Amino acid sequence: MKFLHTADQVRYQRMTNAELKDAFVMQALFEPGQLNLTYTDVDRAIVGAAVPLAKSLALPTHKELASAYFCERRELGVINIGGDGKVLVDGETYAMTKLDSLYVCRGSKDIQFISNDEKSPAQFYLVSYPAHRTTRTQHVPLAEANAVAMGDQQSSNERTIFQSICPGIVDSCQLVMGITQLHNGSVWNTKPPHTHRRRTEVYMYFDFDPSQRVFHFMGAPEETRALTLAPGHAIASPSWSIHSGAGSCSYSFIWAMGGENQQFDDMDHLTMDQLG
Ligand SMILES: O=C(O)C(=O)C[C@H](O)C(=O)CO
Ligand SMILES: [Zn+2]
Repeated sequence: MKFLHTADQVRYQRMTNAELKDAFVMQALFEPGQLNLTYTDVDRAIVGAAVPLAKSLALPTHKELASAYFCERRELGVINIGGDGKVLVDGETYAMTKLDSLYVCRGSKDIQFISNDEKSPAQFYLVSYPAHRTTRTQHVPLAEANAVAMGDQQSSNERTIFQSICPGIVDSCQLVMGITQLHNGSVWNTKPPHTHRRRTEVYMYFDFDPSQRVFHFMGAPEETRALTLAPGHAIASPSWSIHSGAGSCSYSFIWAMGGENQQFDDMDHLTMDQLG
């Protein structure tokens, strides 16, 4: 397991782009045949990916968790961004087509990731937070997520936010997770931007050509920085940081939050002219 130690609100201002990427971005998550995990210091989120080929991949525990199994004290959100696959949780099989979500509750012992076809492998994106109670594991197909229309074409930010692991759909502890799809020709996400002191957030961009980039804006509102992210890159957003992006093309991303509350709309909104 890797570790991500983010920089604080003062130190990030003096950092180069390369240093900012080292401190906030997780780059090599999706690797064929591998299960990769990074333990972050934003609300102890563990961010990772599993790309099984011919063999299934099991979610291991780690020395640093000091637990008998990964989900002994943790909950896990899984979203498949690749080919069809399955997740096995304690012997129960959940079929996962592209953009399906799975919430795995605290106490789940044996978690296995499987691709139906190794030539078009499933790509499971994983986010986990500490959980204080045991609820129930639940599969959420994209069609069962709350679909919220946002933005408009004139502002280049027409997009649909799919809230799949959220109150009203899944009884989770901290985790709130879903997918935002930019409509064709729109490039801006989270415009206007916001912060939320109550929660930290992780964005993972995908579904665009590897030759293109999303310019992700981070930092305190009055002192923003832009980092160029490729498909499959995830970025941690501390509670003091905005998190917004403009792509060189349309794209999708998965957002995941943990912290004090689970209210999606609890945001401190900003206007574009407040950004420095
Ligand atoms: O495009 C958007 O707007 C988002 O997807 C917003 C994120 O979901 C978010 O930052 C929630 O706090
Ligand atoms: Zn947010």
